[in-house]
Amino acid sequence: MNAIRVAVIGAQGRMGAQAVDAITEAEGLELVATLGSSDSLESLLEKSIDVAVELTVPASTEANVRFLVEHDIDTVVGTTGWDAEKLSGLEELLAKHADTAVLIAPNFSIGAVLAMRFAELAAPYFDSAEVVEIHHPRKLDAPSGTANHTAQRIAAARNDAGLPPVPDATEIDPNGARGAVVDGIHVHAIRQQGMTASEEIHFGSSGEALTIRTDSHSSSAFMPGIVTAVRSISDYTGLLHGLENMLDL
Ligand SMILES: NC(=O)C1=CN([C@@H]2O[C@H](COP(=O)(O)OP(=O)(O)OC[C@H]3O[C@@H](n4cnc5c(N)ncnc54)[C@H](OP(=O)(O)O)[C@@H]3O)[C@@H](O)[C@H]2O)C=CC1
Ligand SMILES: O=C(O)C1=N[C@H](C(=O)O)C[C@H](O)C1
Repeated sequence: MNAIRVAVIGAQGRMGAQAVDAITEAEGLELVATLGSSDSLESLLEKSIDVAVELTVPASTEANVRFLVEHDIDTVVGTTGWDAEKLSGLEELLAKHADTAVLIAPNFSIGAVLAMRFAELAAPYFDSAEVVEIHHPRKLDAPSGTANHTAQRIAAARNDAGLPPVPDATEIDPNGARGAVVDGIHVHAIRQQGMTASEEIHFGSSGEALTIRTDSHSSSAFMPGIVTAVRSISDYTGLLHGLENMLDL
């Protein structure tokens, strides 16, 4: 069987550089292009790319991914910054490229993917739910893509179960101490030197609490998820939001 021909976009970044190594070492994958911010995406078109891995910055990712879809290249995206409007625009574009697939993965770590699933399962059983994310201080966006995705999934599970809004008597909060609110779920972002990525999901009801925590101590946590996604994306078409869609979770 022919190797899957892979391009990494954002190849000099923290994630991109590790992805280059992981793809180079992975059986059945062939790294054929590495692009940085000063390279043109057009250079990919002569290289018969099967899968692009997009690991850049929130300001660039949408244009990059749209270019790749327009040229029918399956794409695995780790970059954050994909709000509902960008996702729905991408879905519309993918509808015109029926054989092409894009995975937008807020988090490639299996621990984080499982934590989000556990949170979704727990959500209907608790009155209160809040998300706390902790990242390195170089991170450009807050709340993290993972925290947004977690909050959205908790909110959807609560909504499906017919739960009321989370209880909260706060009337005075001039400095935003209650955090961001994503689909009715409060999300708190900490930036801490020495950290890579962690998330805690706090649930509470009368007399009890459940806390789910996931920690990624280094970017190596994200590499098996990237390799899995690159290997399997050709089995899909359209937009997949979350690695869980490839893991039967
Ligand atoms: N899904 C997941 O599991 C994970 C996702 N992330 C996300 O991945 C993204 C990247 O993170 P990280 O590697 O830490 O960030 P870095 O800042 O280390 O790397 C980003 C890289 O993208 C490059 N870049 C910027 N614009 C373009 C462009 N238009 N074309 C090509 N390359 C470009 C930058 O180049 P230059 O320096 O020259 O500008 C830089 O090398 C972030 O959104 C982060 O949140 C991070 C970890 C895990
Ligand atoms: O910027 C990071 O580092 C990370 N970004 C992703 C996010 O925003 O959720 C994934 C992981 O948390 C690391």
